[in-house]
Amino acid sequence: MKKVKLQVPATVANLVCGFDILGMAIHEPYDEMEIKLLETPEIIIKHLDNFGLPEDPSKNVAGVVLLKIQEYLNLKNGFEVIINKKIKPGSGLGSSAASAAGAAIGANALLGKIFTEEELVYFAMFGEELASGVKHADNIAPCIFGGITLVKSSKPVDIIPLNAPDLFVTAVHPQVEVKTSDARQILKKNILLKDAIEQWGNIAGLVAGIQKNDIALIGRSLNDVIVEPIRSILIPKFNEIKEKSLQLGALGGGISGSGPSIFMLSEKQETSQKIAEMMKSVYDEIDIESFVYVSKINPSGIKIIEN
Ligand SMILES: Nc1ncnc2c1ncn2[C@@H]1O[C@H](COP(=O)(O)OP(=O)(O)O)[C@@H](O)[C@H]1O
Ligand SMILES: N[C@@H](CCOP(=O)(O)O)C(=O)O
Repeated sequence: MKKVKLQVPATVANLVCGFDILGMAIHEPYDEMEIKLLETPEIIIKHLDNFGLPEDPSKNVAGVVLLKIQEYLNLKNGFEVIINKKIKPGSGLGSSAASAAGAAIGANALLGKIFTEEELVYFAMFGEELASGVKHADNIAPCIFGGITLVKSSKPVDIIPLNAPDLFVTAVHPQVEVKTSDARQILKKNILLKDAIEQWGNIAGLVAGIQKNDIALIGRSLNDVIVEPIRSILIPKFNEIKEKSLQLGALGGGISGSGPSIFMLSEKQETSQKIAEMMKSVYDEIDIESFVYVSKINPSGIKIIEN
């Protein structure tokens, strides 16, 4: 029986100012997935983790992606997927995207690499639609392409892989619930032109900074005048953590995806480590359990570890 094993990384979507269009893969945490090609057409999903995620393929993001691929190819084969999830669902660290992108990459490897990376993004977006109600590709694209990606368009899928600067990423996941679907619904449907102009400047500055490896430009472009002011209200201690991180030497950062995780970029591991300790102690003080990750930008995305 043909099977593949994958390590599927967490991703930080939006990168502060690039709502729905920018995202980056990080090394830690990552999910483990094993996908087998079956002779019979059923899709079987099994979770080794204890997050209580649905194993009905039409309710699990990995299952939905495989059903779409099966339907598109009129495939007589099915798939068995075993997921050991380490990226906590609802964290803002791309948990749903990891399972969706992993399913797409795994199926493609088992079927003889018949799809392009952009086609895999297209299929994986059906998983994001199940998780959040919207086919956003900003987590899936970096998971599949690696590093930092720009979603030039999601219909048709047009992904621009950017450089992956050698930076440290600190992320904290406080144990408060923020569902991506809810965090999208609270956003304003219309924005002021003056805010759009400021945001365009930040996005363009960030992309230029990433491509030129201009660390100072990256730092001063990590500002969001549209989404962060609204969503940050859902995250306890957001402003305090951001201020203290900058004082400790972070280049900048903000909400990871739709939250509640917060991420910060730093040039030095020592800075990243100090920020991690500060983040933990801020949440300890108010008795909110938190998980902290010190990681780096992951230039390669999903890793196939056994074929
Ligand atoms: N394989 C899966 N992995 C993660 N979440 C899944 C999976 N299948 C279905 N879901 C659903 O997706 C939602 C989590 O997605 P989301 O809120 O976007 O969190 P995250 O920010 O971690 O991606 C939950 O409602 C969860 O039940
Ligand atoms: N652009 C999306 C990203 C959601 O990321 P997630 O990790 O929270 O699923 C949004 O901001 O809604």
